[in-house]
Amino acid sequence: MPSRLSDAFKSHPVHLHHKHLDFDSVQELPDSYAWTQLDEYPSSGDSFGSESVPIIDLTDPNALQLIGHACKTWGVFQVTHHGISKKLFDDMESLGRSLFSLPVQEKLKAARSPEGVSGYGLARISSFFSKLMWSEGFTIVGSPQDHFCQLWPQDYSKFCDIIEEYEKEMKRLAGKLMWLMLGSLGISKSDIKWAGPKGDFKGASAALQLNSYPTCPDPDRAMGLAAHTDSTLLTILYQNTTSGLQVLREGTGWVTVPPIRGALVVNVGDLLHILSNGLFPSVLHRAVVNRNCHRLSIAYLYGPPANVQISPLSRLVSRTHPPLYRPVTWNEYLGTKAKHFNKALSSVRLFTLNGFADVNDRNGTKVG
Ligand SMILES: C=C1C[C@]23C[C@@]1(O)CC[C@H]2[C@@]12CCC[C@@](C)(C(=O)O1)[C@H]2[C@@H]3C(=O)O
Ligand SMILES: O=C(O)CCC(=O)C(=O)O
Ligand SMILES: [Fe+2]
Repeated sequence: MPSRLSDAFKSHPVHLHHKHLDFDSVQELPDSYAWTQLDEYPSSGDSFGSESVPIIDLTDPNALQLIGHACKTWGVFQVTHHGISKKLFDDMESLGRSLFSLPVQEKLKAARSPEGVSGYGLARISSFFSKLMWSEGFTIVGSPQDHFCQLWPQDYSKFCDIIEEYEKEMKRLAGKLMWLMLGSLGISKSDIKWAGPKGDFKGASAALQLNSYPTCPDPDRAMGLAAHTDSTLLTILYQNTTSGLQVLREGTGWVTVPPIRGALVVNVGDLLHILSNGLFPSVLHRAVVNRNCHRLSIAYLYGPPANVQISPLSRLVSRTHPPLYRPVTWNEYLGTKAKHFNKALSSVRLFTLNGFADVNDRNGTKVG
């Protein structure tokens, strides 16, 4: 049994045909990037109307109730007044810019290996699609030092410090959000042993994912990051001022999550969906691209200690609400996701309702 998150893909290597494009040199969308099935659901565009993702001020005395409602109805919300400085986001943005603007050959010195988690490469889910995504990514689990030494032999230590600081702040915020989300369901510190004696989730695991979406000559036919749910408890996403993130809202279609200065997007992941015994949906989301503005996003993918069994919380299980999922560790689940992608959640489900096991089953795996 792999015991660290960095070992999660050892038994499920992902062989991505290493087709790395120099995006800046392309005038026309290559056929290998032209998606044919993009309009299955309508897009509601930039919405600040009734169908918009909730925005919650973390200092609001009603934050717990507001977060609980957002998690039940949307599975995603934006959070303001979270206490993280603008300077840290600026530092992360310049790190991201500095990384993705390196020549392809330089970036490939820090390429992710098929069995590995960390490094530069195409989105891990690319192997499920016949078309390529208009994006590149860099994943960090544990120390980025070895990869950063390859990329910036002179400047690596200042970039390592920025990552360390960002991860520290994200971990603190993720712990706080966890208790607000779970608190809204009546769950308290004594209900989750793996949160540790102080309830600070000290042993939690996490990955940091930097996503870059270059400007695209034909954005209506391209896909930045295909529709997926995250395999996490929760994900905290920073996006620069360029929009692109969309969430699927039942009955409405794709809803854009507009970038709001200083706000972070928080979404429920598959493991929190399991823990909440289905009360919180893990939201299906994707990133679209545009013609004029480069987009950068930074996802903090937060989960339990890699080998802790996650199952519906006993307080949320009763005769009328039987456990919907079997126990699964994060490492095991990541392996399942690497194998089954959007069918991973239903593969750990104990029984089905209404003929559908999970929201993803309606979406299936697309070929592009
Ligand atoms: C811990 C992880 C979750 C993730 C796979 C990873 O090992 C690190 C990258 C994460 C990410 C980010 C983009 C979308 C996603 C589906 C992918 O391909 O890589 C997620 C993975 C996930 O949540 O399953
Ligand atoms: O770039 C975005 O807005 C989405 C990124 C994302 O979904 C992820 O990294 O898991
Ligand atoms: Fe995601």
